[in-house]
Amino acid sequence: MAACWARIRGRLREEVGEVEYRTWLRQMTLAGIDGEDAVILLPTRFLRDWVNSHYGDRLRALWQAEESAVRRVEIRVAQAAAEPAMAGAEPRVPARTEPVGLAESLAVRPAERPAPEIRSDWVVPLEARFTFDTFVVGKPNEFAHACARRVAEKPASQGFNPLFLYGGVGLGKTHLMHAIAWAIREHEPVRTVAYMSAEKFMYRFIAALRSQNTMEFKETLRAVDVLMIDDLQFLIGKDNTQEEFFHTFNALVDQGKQIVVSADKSPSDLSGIEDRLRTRLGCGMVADLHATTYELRFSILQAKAAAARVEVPAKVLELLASRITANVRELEGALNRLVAHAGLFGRPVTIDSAQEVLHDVLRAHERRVSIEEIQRKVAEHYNLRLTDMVSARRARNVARPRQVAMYLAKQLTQRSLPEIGRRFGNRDHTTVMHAVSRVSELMQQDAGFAEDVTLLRKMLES
Ligand SMILES: Nc1ncnc2c1ncn2[C@@H]1O[C@H](COP(=O)(O)OP(=O)(O)OP(=O)(O)O)[C@@H](O)[C@H]1O
Repeated sequence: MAACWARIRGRLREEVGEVEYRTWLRQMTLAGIDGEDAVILLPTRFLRDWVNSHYGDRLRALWQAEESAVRRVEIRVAQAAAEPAMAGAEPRVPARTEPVGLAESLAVRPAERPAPEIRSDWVVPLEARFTFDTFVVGKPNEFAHACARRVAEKPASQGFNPLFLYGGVGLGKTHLMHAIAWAIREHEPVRTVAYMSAEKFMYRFIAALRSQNTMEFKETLRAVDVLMIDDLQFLIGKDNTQEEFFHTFNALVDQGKQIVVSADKSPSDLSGIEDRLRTRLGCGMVADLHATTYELRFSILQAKAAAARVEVPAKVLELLASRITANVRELEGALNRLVAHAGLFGRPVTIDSAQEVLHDVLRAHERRVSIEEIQRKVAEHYNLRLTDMVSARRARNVARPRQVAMYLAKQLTQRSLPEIGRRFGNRDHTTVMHAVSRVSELMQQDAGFAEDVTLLRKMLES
């Protein structure tokens, strides 16, 4: 029956399209077959009425095509899982609420006692944007991405259980976890996937302790097929919750269920997490999301601008990618501001508007490059000695790179012209002024030279 239901949902999804499906139909669960009726549950009356009037006939036709014994489709409102029905007065059709943010469980549970379902308030809704399609892959995240794909395709496969994703703030851990959940939901809707933050796990556990209902807590979590816990570092120092998580973890892995965990550090660096749990966490696949590179940041911005259908000049993307380096979330926020501003005033995004709209962000991310750093990089690039930057030599092959270094010092530091002059072998400020205008001129005239200077600038800024 579960397979029929999966096919019916798949057909409907194809017919109505993703947006419509997610809006109205995603929360349907099959309660069971009652005589000639297929009984479907939805969490609210509103949804029930809507689905009934808009898709009722189609659901019936699809059911009949799959299973001729089914004559009717009855759509009911699910009871809350904690209501008396769960406690004992067992209904013919087990009642449940739809787990928001979970792969819909299709399981028509064995007769005696329905396994507890995860309630919607236990989990965090999945973010629609966080799919594999929208995740931009580059060197720093390709391994983590490949592992996530692998787990999504074959949950609980040897060597990938648990999957431990770690990395700094805003580098895509949550995005990858949600992507795994969406992919499993899509391809294997019979599996239940529970995604929650470690914080939520703890609060649920405390609530269970308080209401003396830890049994339900344990049973519920142990009935899922894939358990994902985000930001595990939250459990540092919370020994009782760690202990509970340790037992849940073992029970699930023993049953061949998949665990995915994220944290800001690797298992071995998570001090404050009990040794035995750290050991368990590290014994599957550990994948690191490294800090982004300029190229990855640029590609992410390009993809996000395309998704927003807004034309953003490459120069603006370059500016953002070179300035906002630590965190993709901030990078995204800056782009969103630009896009919103452009939309609001009906003006195109330009380098000037970007500098104006984002002046606070750009100032905050001004990278403090030292003059010495500039001199070293430029000398290295043109194969000179560092001392050539401050020497009196006037040969073109030395003087031109020195001018480039002065130009970059003017662009990338807050130093005054006299100060820059002093740092370049006690030269006069007019020499620096001349260098700045000469380099700007040459950049206009010679594309190769301009490329060189731009590259140096990027290297210094990233
Ligand atoms: N490679 C990527 N491609 C596209 N978007 C990305 C990528 N990496 C991160 N993002 C985006 O950056 C934002 C932050 O990502 P996410 O929330 O997954 O970070 P996180 O590592 O879980 O952060 P935290 O440590 O704060 O929990 C999200 O909007 C996400 O879509």
